[in-house]
Amino acid sequence: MKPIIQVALDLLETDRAISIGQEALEGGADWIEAGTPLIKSEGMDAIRSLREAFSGNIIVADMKIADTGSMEVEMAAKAGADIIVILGSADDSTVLEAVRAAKKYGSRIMADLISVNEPVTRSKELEELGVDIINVHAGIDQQMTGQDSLSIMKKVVREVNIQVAVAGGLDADSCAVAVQEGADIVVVGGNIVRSADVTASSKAIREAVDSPSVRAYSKKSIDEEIRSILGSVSTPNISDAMHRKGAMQDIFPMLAGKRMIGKAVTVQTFKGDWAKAVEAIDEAGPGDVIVIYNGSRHVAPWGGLATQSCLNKGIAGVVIDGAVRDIDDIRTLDLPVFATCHVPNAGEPKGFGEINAEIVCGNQTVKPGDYIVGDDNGVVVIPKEHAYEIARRAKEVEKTEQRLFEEIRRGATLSEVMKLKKWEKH
Ligand SMILES: O=C(CO)[C@H](O)[C@H](O)COP(=O)(O)O
Repeated sequence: MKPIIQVALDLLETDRAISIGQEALEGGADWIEAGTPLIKSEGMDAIRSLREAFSGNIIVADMKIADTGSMEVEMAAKAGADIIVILGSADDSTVLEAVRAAKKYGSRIMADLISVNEPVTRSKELEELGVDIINVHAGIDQQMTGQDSLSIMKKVVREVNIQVAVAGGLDADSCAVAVQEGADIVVVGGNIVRSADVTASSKAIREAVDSPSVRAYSKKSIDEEIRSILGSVSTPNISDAMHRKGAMQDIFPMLAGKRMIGKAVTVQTFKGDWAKAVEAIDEAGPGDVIVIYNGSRHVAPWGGLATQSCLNKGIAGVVIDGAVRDIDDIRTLDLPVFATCHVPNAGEPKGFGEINAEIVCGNQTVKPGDYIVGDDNGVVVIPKEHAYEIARRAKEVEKTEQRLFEEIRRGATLSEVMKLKKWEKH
C-alpha cells in the first residue's frame, strides 16, 4: 500500500488552514488534519469548514482527547471528522468510550503516544482496546530537546497489527526512513505548513515516501547540528526563540554583511589593557569566537594586527565590549568584528585579567563554550546547556516568518495575515 501523507494544519485560523491545505494536496498530501491549535482556536467549526473544503479527502481531527471520550468523539464525528485522535495515555475507560462512539458514528480512532512511558506495551494495549491507528509522536516541544519518534516507531510496527503513523518534525529524509522502517502514515506539520512553498515541500515528501530507497539519513554531531541550524537563522529569530533574552546591548557590527557563529573563548580585561585579549588568539581554535570585556570607549584592546592573527587561526569572529581601532584595516579583512565603537588610541599590554572565566559582555553573561551568533542586527549569546533547544526553536521562528513573508508577498498586510486585532490581549 502506498504510504499516506497526513498534513497537520497546526494554524490558528481556518481560512489560512484551507488555503495551505489546498497547496499541500496539490503537492501530493493525502489526509488533511485539523491540528490541535486550530481546533482550540476555532472549535468544531474548523472541522466543519475543512470537511466542506476537502469533501473528497480523509479529515483527521487532532482532538488529543484526554477524558470524556464518547462526548468528544461524537462532537468531532458529527462535525465531519473521519479519524479522531485521542491521547494514548488516556485512561482505558476513556479509550473504550472513544472507540465505542467512533463505531457508532462511522469514524476511526487514532491514539497518539505523545509522552507515553512504555510506548510499545501501551500500543499493544491500545490495539486490544479497539484503537484503529497508533501514532508514534514526538511533540513539538519534545523535538526541541532532541527527542525523535523514529526509533520507537520501528519497535511499535513489529508489535501491532493495526496501522502505524509517525509524527514529530518529519521532513522528506526522515519520512523516507519512516516508510522504509514500516510506517503506514507520515504526519507532517511544520515542514509543509510553514514552508514558503507548501506545494513544493509537500511534493518533496511525496517523492521521498514513494521512492524511499534513494534517500540517505545522516546523523551529525550535536555541535555540527547546532552550528548548521544557527547558520540558517538570524539573530532576531534567536532573540524571539529566547523570549528576548540573550541580545548584547551596545555592541555593533564593525563591518556590514558578516555572519558569525562560534563557541565563546572569553576574556576579562581592564580598560585599555590588551595583553589577555591578544593572548586569547593563541588559546582559541577554528570556529571559536573571542568575547572580550574591556569596558573603555576611549582606548582599544584590539586592532588590525590582532584581527589578521585571528584569520591565520580560523577563528570565527571577535566581540568586544569596548573599542577597536584600525577600523580601515578591519574593514578590509574577512573577520566579523563586533564592538562598542572605534577610536584611534591603543592601551598597554599590562597582562591583567583572565582567559576563559565567566564574563559579562554587552550586559549578557557569557561562559566559555556558549554559542555566540552575530549578524548585521547585533550579537546574541546562547547558553551552551540550552543551545540545541534554542537553535531548534529559532528555526521554527524562521520557518513561520518565511511563510508570513510569502503570504505578504501575495498582497496581504502583516496585520491581516496575523489577524492582529483578533489576537490583541483582552
Ligand atoms: O500534533 C502535533 C503537535 O502536538 C503536530 O501536528 C505534529 O507534531 C506534526 O507537526 P510537526 O511535523 O511540526 O512535528
